Amino acid sequence: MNLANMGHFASDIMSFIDKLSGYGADLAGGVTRLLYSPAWVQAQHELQAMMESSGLVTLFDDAGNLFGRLEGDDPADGVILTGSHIDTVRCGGKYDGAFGVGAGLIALSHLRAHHGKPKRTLEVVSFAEEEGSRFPLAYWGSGNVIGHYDVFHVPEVYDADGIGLADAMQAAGFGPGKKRPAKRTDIRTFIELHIEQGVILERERYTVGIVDGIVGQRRFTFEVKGEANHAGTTPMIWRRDALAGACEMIHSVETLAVAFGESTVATVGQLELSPNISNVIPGLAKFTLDSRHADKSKLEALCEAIVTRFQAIAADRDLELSTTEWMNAEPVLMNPELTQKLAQLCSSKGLRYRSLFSGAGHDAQMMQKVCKAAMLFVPSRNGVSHSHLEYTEPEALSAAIAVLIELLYDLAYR
Ligand SMILES: NC(=O)NC(NC(N)=O)C(=O)[O-]
Ligand SMILES: [Zn+2]
Ligand SMILES: [Zn+2]
Repeated sequence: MNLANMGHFASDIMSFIDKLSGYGADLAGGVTRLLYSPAWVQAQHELQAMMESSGLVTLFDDAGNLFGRLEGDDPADGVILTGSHIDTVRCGGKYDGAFGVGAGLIALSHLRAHHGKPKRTLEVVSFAEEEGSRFPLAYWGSGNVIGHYDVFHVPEVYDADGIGLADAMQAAGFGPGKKRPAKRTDIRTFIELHIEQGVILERERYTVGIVDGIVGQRRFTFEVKGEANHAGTTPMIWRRDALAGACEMIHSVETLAVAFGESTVATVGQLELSPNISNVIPGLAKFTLDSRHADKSKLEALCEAIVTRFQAIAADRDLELSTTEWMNAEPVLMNPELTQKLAQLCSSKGLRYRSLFSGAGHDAQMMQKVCKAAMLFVPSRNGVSHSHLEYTEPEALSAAIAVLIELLYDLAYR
């Protein structure tokens, strides 16, 4: 394989992405495919059909992860896995997650067609959930595969409509004993292709990026309780305004994150008010915090500083503050042997590549706990992701797939 056929997979991947984006499509051109929603269920079944028509043996597990398998001569050797997730954020883009799943499918079907049965088993996975956007929990798909989560002990979490995770899972046709047990001990390698979701590769004109590591991430929900009361008759000094307190807290998040230095990010992305009426002082404000850093101790210090500040603000305004931390993912490094291999493949193909750290969370960070894991990024136009404006040039998608194919060939056929 050389530069001449690098564009080879462009039309395959574009038609895959177009097809999948039909499930959960919105009018703006984006996609909403929340875990276990009807659009998600349909998309997983469509994928199953695509995998089967590519000659792969398909399997769902109890959590709803979908695998397409190309068995090797010696199945006892373990599995080389590639893929990503198909859930999206609300009003997300067509490429986040979908690209990695499509790339894996195209790679396996190419390898099968051109090289036949591998020595070692190859699988492509469409993980059930990565985003943490329906329920306050993330990596439910890969988390079940590595045994971090378990469908027999589903966390008691609820979506915005009050539906529990266990009920949503059952309604979608999954759950304990419904399919194959989710936990795997036979996966040796995981390779994930993904859009960068940032501006580095595009600004510096690289075709692909090799991921060195992934930032740590902690997410919280805070509830600020004051007193709902009449907006016209309650003097300013006697109010316990939950929103006014929350605003001060949210502003302090920005100030503290900036003070912690350039690679620190912290975001309040969700806010709910009660009673949320124009002439009533808010009695309750509930908001989330997403904080990230590549250095675990810096991330801890940041979160501690934020919570301490919140407590002081609450005390000052006579508000009650409750804190729930629902995600704590440590920063991780990708497997150096695989990143080196990827670098060699990229240079032998004459691709412009660089290594970089991921500011976004990925299934690869879960998988690296149980196997060798690596990631390859492609540029995101204007650095935009989690938006209907997400876009990557088909040539870059195709080049990354060509690299994936060579890596998988190396790992499974030699
Ligand atoms: N690649 C992602 O968009 N991941 C997102 N989701 C998780 N779970 O990290 C995120 O917020 O970074
Ligand atoms: Zn993603
Ligand atoms: Zn995402």
